[in-house]
Amino acid sequence: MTFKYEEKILNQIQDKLMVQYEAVKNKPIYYGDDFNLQVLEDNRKKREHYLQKALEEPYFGRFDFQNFEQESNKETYYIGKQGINDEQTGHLLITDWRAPIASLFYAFSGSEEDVYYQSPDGLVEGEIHLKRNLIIRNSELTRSVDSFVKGQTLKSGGDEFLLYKLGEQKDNRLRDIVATIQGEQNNIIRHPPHQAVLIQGVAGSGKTTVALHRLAYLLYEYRETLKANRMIIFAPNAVFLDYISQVLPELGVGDIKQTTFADWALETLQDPKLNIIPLAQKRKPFFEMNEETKEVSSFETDKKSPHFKKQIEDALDLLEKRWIPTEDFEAWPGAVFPITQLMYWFEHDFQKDSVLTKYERTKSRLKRWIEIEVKQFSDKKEQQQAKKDAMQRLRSYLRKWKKETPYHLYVQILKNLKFEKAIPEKNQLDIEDLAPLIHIQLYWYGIDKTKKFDHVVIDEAQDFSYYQLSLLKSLTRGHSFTILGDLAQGIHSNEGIEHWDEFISLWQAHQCAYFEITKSYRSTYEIIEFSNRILTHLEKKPSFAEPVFRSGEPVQLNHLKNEDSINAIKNWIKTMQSKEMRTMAIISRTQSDSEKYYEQLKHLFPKSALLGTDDSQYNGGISFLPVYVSKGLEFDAVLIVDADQKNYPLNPLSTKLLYVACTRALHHLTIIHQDNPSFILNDEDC
Ligand SMILES: Nc1ncnc2c1ncn2[C@@H]1O[C@H](COP(=O)(O)OP(=O)(O)OP(=O)(O)O)[C@@H](O)[C@H]1O
Repeated sequence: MTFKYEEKILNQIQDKLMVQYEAVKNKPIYYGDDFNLQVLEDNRKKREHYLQKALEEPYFGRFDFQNFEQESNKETYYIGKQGINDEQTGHLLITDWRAPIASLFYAFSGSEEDVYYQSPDGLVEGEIHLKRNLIIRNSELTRSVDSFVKGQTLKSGGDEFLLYKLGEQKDNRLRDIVATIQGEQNNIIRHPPHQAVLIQGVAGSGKTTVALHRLAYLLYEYRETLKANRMIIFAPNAVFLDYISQVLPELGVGDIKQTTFADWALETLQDPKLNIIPLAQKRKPFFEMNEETKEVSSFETDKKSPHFKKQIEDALDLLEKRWIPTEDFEAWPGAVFPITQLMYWFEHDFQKDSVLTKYERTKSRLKRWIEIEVKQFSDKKEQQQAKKDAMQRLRSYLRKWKKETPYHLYVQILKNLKFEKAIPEKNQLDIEDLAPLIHIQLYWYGIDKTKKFDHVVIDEAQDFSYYQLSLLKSLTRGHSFTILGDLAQGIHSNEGIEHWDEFISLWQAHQCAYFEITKSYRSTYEIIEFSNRILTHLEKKPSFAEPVFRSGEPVQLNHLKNEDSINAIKNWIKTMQSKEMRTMAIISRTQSDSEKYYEQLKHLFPKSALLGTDDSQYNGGISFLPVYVSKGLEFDAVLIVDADQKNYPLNPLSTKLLYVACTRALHHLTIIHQDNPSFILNDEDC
């Protein structure tokens, strides 16, 4: 009955959408040069595109709401990715998921009696009568699930639809979750942009997904002030960027730059001579060695610290003082511009300017002063000669004020600080050199204020440093950040932070909001429980993930005894293929192990791929990859190979690596070992 009714409504809405679509499609296309008409044509194309999308999947949910202030009966709202009005009546046909009233759909858990939302005219109170999820595929209604009906107790407790969605197999891209955003996620997505939002979330809690939905929300709700082309997303590597690349277009958002800190920094420095040591090359030795033998240069650690930032700042200040003139400027005998006046400009008029701007402003003011001074000569020729001589003197007066590249200034500063060992060799930079270089660039050359970011997202922020973040803060309007990560996955701890306070300290209490999410949506109950037990081996216990109750197969921990690994991997892939798993990962401890297994098995599975830090694409299917590359990704089924004690000795790095590896699995997790399994894999109850 319900299904039939919803099918009827769908047909009615689709008929109306079709009329709008045909009208837009049949408008003559504009090919001319007139800018205003080109903008109109652009808008027409966009509208045609989203009406076409809306015809395929106009909405995904419905709720019935009784507004206490209105006498009329309850109203029905259908929620979709784009809001669409009925052109004949002017009434809302489909409510945009980002609209204030749509927040009722997400925030309502079924237990509240009265609900409210913040409308532009103030708080609106009322009650929900019905909350329904609908799946429409290729314009056909395929599923209708009620998670709340007033006066009825539902057998599923309201979670049926979420569990159905989580149980689906995934392809090679992260997807939008507009149909099933949960209450706590909704709060983060809709948090106003005047505060920096920091999110500590367990593996699989939807941090990345939430951050991307937040961008779509901010662009909708604050469209007058925030622009997509002034937003930026920082993610750890190109594979990850490729993996998340579909979510924003699915949400109808384009134009947001998505990059890594290293790529952005190199682009900003605009020095073609500079190169960065590839992350794979840099991180490989770190991950391929045991922690005991690993040596992290003290300079690497220093270069990301607040202390190093202060040293660079003081050094820049000193260089500036040394290079700016300290004597009066004499244009010709008797025409003296006093240094005291110049110092006054520096301390007052130019105080907030970069060194280069100070130079340019000093030069142009002194030129103007010369223009005035030469007027004391009545003879034109004398005037011209005096001006020529004065300009010559001005050039040599300002010569000390060097126009060096940030790299040369950096080398100079490191020398002055007696950190010769920390000087990057021949323009070959480490990731830690980028923050000081950007710092120098900003101090010396400044930034065009119109290029400041409207909003910055930092994913896997536990691997970011205080220094990097503090620089981005100076490049961002207000405090408009979304910073997300998980300290338990901080496997690059030599690059990142140990505690969120390191970032929070950058803001005053009222300028930032901190959220913790512990519910995990990615994996089955069994995988989450297993992964949580791994974390008990950390001295500083993090928050454990709370599973959404989606049960699956037990985690397999297999001792190979007489079977070799190659055979075991082959059999595992075949079994998973028979279970119709679409994405599979064979995760090893090191890149060379992944290469070894891939090389021996690729003839059997020609569509499989080897993934490394410097790869830029993830195509789904079967992937062979080292654990540190798997961070941020997810797979239907995961096989962790060589989980032996010697590969994962009991220490924080191995614990976090195994935690990351296990939490990549959505539905199925198998772990194999040849000799003694790692102590970290507490196999009780599995
Ligand atoms: N409300 C939700 N409804 C449906 N799926 C969800 C929801 N929240 C998260 N997910 C799913 O959970 C998985 C994990 O999401 P995501 O990758 O954003 O988490 P994460 O916290 O960034 O993970 P990690 O830190 O482990 O990389 C994804 O498949 C995502 O689609």
